[in-house]
Amino acid sequence: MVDINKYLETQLALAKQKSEFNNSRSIPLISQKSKSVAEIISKKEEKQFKKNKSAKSYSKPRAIQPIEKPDTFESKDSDDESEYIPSCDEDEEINSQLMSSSTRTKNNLKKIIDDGAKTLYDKRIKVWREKLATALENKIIDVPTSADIQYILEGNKDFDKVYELQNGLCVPNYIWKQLFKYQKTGVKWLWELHQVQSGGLLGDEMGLGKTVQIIAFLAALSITDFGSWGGLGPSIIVAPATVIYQWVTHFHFWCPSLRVSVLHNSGSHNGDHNKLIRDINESHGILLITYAGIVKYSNDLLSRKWHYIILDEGHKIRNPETQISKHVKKFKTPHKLLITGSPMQNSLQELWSLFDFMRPGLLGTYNTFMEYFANPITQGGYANATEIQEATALEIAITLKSIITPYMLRRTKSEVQEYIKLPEKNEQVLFCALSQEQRDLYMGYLMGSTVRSILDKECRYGDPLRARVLVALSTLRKICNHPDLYLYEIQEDDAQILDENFGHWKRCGKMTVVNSLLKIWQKQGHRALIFSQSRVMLCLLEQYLQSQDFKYLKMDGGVTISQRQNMIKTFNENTEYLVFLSTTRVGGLGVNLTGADRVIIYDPDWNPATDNQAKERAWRIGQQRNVTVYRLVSAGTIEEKIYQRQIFKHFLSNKILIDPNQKNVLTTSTLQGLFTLDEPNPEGDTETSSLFKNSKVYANKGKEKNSSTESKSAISKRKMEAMKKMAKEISRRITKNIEEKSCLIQEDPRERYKKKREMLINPPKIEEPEINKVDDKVTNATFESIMSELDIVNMHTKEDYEKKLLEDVLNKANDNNEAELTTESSFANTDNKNVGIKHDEMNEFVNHLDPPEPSSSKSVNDNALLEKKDEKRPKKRSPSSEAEIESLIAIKKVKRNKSRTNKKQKDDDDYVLSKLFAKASVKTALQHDIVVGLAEKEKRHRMKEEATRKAKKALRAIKFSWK
Ligand SMILES: Nc1ncnc2c1ncn2[C@@H]1O[C@H](COP(=O)(O)OP(=O)(O)OP(=O)(O)O)[C@@H](O)[C@H]1O
Repeated sequence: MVDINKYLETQLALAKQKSEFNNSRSIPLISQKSKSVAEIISKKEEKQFKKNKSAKSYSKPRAIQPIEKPDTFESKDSDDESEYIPSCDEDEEINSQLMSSSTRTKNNLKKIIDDGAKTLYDKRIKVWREKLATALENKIIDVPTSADIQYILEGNKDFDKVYELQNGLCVPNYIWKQLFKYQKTGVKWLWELHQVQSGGLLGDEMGLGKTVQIIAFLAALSITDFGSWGGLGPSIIVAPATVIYQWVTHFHFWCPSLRVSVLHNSGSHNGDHNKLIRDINESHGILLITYAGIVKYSNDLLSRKWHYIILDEGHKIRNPETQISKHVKKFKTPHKLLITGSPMQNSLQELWSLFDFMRPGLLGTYNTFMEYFANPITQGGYANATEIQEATALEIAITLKSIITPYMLRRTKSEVQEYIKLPEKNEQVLFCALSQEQRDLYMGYLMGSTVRSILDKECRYGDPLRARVLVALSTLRKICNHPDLYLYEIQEDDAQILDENFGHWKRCGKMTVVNSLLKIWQKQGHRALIFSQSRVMLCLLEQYLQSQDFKYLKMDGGVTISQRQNMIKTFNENTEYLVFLSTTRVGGLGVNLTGADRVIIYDPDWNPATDNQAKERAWRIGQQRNVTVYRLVSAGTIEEKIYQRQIFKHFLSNKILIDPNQKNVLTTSTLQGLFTLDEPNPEGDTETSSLFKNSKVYANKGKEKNSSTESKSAISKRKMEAMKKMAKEISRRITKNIEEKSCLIQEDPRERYKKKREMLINPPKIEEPEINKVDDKVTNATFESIMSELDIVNMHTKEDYEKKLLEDVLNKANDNNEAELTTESSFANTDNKNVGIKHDEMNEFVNHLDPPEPSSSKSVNDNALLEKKDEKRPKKRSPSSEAEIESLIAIKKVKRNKSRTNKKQKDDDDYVLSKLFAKASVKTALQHDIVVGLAEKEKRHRMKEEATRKAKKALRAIKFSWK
């Protein structure tokens, strides 16, 4: 048996020699440094695999430690260990219990007080009654603390009257009149469910006031004499830690008479938790508890009868296997409500789990549902499904929708826009170029032992493959976020992280974009939320914000639960803060951050709902300004694949929740496909933008003149002109230079890379035919077959998922399946050099043009190259009023904003985009909502294009045959 690894090494060396001989610049080779790093890391990973196999325990490679200015970073007890396997907020919550006063922003924050301590409750009620009396006497009250007082102060006399619904539910007038029409419908629907003793799912889009509707309903029930509880009985609301105090505030505002207590050590209750449970149960109060708490106190809670159990952000039980799901499903009351803006996030099994809580049995058993509903719908959802699969999927989706519709109420923001009148939202996906260093490291890792061990047939059997895939994907994501998140793994001591270059923004494509965005937004007067999956990445971003003297607040698992709400309030009210930094999981759920009108989602999550929830923090009721959201994706990398999976999941969810006729444009992704680095094609399209070709946007030159930032636009234009000129000159010289040496440079870099990869995976037969045995079943295996959706869901719901997975699979693994990996251990210190003449010259030139504004030389260099390409390429469309931005490979967006009121936003966004394309390393931008919403339109359009092309060809053929 020939050693495939050795063989591939030889092939790589041969390819290298060959290419060096032809032209050293024609194929971008991986630097020695990158190869060495990849091998060291692969070796470490391999060691872990082996160690786990023998020791049956897994400890991840050393995670990054707090860097520089230690007071600003979180304690080591935090979730750094689970870096790219995001933890749920229960873990964050537990962490936060361990935290001391480490966060710079949490000092001087006032605690929100719940009604856990009876004395506090009595005191609050006394104050409320006094204020109410004052208001009724037409006296002025500085701050109305509740909705009824506010109502009276607005001149309404009927505050104590009620609005009676059919069959007797009495809703206080002061609440009813404040509800939007669709919220009134929501209250009626909840009442109907109540009467038929059924659970239900309130699935309105985020920020539409689900909390308010639930409180309005409970408030009404509390004053209505109905049923065995004589109105509202004791109730439990389970909510993520971050929003638990938001519930308290909302209850105190809308229904001050109810006693609302938090069962958590951050609550006002002291002493035995059993006493609090008993008090609340007997007084028919509301017990607020976190998801971790429901597991912890489940026995005590289950020993009593409860009227309602309500799960806020109820998608937390989407995985039927988690402890949380199992515990909440033990509650016996029929009155179970589930609130979530994202009822279906990854797969149909999640929907089953939600219904299993609030309407057990409605969707049958898990296995039956999966076999007869979930699988056919999913299979028929891929673009490469057969016609019969598609038709079956449609019929079953229609059936499923009709089954769940009575128990689920979901309204989208666009459906209720006439009531809530939300400002505009512009949401784009920016495909950012990797920095040269990132690209080099990425390629190095792809060629390294871990990835090879995944793609080689040696490892095709058994579960270790899944574990390897998981580890490799995490590593690639780190490189996309910042090279140092990856390079740190090879450091033997911490001295190097004190290096001032550590985590520097210029070394990362996406951070370069963040830098540009924040500088422009600060000038334009916008404020931003920045979300990242990773706490360590937040530390790098924090370090960057400090270096730029930007004022910010940071909220992650290290901020205690009781202080989160105050921190949010501080940001919303104090415009001095430019940025609110948060992990997607802590700041992304349930909170109102309407103080910001710009959102950056730094890294995409496997679960589209996580990113959606994050962006909805700013675009919700209460937002006065137009909102722009940028999702950053490293072009051609694993992040682009993750984004594509997001699109597919959106499609699946839309098919069940909105329109069963939805069609998809994406096919299944192969494992091999995940481990590639796709350079943009000569037209500048990345894989995703090629799929959604028909949404191209052009920067509007005319607009720049009208912009409020006219002078800056002028500078930008002048600079772009100058850069263009310079790029032209450099381009001419490079072309001449290259033409003299080789004609290979004309080749599409993506093709070049693919060829090289192909050579690694399928070595040419001529040279050693018997080795060409790489099994297509392995390399073409679908991602789904290796990593089930449940795996991915687990990744999000269990902190120690990776550890467990590794333990599981390695315990089961067959010795024979272990591939012996031969790796190099030498670490050569050859730095990756920029590409000679053009980089240096361009750099100098740009610095000369705009000395005060620091910019990434690498990104500018990249842009210079792009401009060069652009020049060579004939412009396809250039309507007089519009021109393609020079340094941009391609822009996608079709949304045209006609409204005058939105002109400023458009101008601001246009300006931002033109700056990004000119200065930073953005390759392509897609209009996100169009991509996820109109996939079918794209498909039809392409089918039409193809059909037209064929028709023309047919026409030409008959003409030709006649001659
Ligand atoms: N009828 C209303 N009158 C005044 N304010 C309202 C009304 N309905 C909702 N709001 C406000 O809108 C904001 C969003 O409401 P809420 O938090 O209840 O939304 P949600 O649907 O629960 O959001 P999420 O899904 O993100 O948790 C809150 O600040 C709330 O006070």
